[in-house]
Amino acid sequence: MQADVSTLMATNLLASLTMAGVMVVVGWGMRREGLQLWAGALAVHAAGYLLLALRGQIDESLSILAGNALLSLALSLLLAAVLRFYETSARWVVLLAPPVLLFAALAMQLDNYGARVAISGAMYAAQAAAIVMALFLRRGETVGRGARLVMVGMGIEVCIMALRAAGGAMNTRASEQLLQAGAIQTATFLGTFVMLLVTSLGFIFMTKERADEANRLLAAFDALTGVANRRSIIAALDRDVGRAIRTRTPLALMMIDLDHFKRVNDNHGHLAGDAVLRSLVEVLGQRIRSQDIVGRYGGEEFLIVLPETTLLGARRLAAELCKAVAAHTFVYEGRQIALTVSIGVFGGLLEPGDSWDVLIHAADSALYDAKHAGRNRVEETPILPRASRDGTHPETFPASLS
Ligand SMILES: Nc1nc2c(ncn2[C@@H]2O[C@H](COP(=O)(O)OP(=O)(O)OP(=O)(O)O)[C@@H](O)[C@H]2O)c(=O)[nH]1
Repeated sequence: MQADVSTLMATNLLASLTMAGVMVVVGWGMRREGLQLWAGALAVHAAGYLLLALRGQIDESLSILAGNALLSLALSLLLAAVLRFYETSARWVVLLAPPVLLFAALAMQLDNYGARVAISGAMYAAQAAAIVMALFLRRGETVGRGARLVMVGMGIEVCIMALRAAGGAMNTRASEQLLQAGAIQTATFLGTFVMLLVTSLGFIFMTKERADEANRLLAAFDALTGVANRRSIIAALDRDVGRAIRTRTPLALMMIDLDHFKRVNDNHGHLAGDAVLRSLVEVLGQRIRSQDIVGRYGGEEFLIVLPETTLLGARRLAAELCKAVAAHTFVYEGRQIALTVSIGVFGGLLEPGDSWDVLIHAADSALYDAKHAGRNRVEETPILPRASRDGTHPETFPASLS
């Protein structure tokens, strides 16, 4: 298939401008994501294509040198946009080197079409490969499919430009000119068209995935301490209650509350209180198993859900946590703050119909007992208060074989 080169170039020019417009709209107000840089790169790409498409109508050297240098600059700006996305600053010298070098190399080969194709193809392939590499090296930080799309799009560009460079180097069609139809020309411009769409949509997707991830974290985790927030710890408890009933395995729950925490705020300030809450979470996190979940239930109250744990096991762990917190010295701006926690524990086997709120109520009443018994201690609720199944009168059942 050999398509009309001028039409293909006009299509690519239009595609660049359209995607640039889309990026400006999508990236409005998102300055740190690199979308503006990407839009700028596409606009420069369109300008480069315009100069190339005007071959024969404007000064030939302007079309060749400035046109190719702008295409190279566009790839540099795309790399800068990717780096900006990852909050890495691009070295402008490195980014400007390819277009300047390309300009100089092409200037020396103005009369040799084959050499020019080889040089420009090799440069574009190397620049596109640098973008793939930048994304590949940061694949661990990338949340999803957007970066893969950009890599695929740029991979297409690498292949096509390497092919073009090889064709030019072999110089088999030395008499061919830019606007002359040919298989390599068709492949170049169609491939570039696909690259423009796939990479630009991929980059937009990258920013969307990042925003989605930030929203997911905000919705699921407590902003101050980083542990599960009230909503997600209750969801986790609800899920584990269902599993414990199905599998007939014990489940334990701890409600932890800092003692006299108000005094920390009153004596050292609210920021000191915040720092203490963050440190407390670290102290707790160091001692629980990976399947246990810590969540912030309210102000200075934390819940720990302990799947497959008996009351005895939970009580032992709670006593350890109590000791660990009492032994820990919380430090804020050089000031040492001593604190203790009270812990209410529930643990045991559940029965169909048991629900998360009943378990929280049980742990909470044990915590109440711990506070009233003098704080810095663990109390337990071995019995789960249950309404009778016909709803006529409340009764209690032993919940566990601890
Ligand atoms: N710094 C800080 N303080 C908080 C936060 N959430 C709740 N608090 C404070 O935690 C304190 C809780 O006080 P109280 O409910 O009286 O409990 P307490 O002083 O710990 O006393 P006991 O629980 O009875 O031992 C209040 O001063 C709240 O303002 C928070 O996110 N940061």
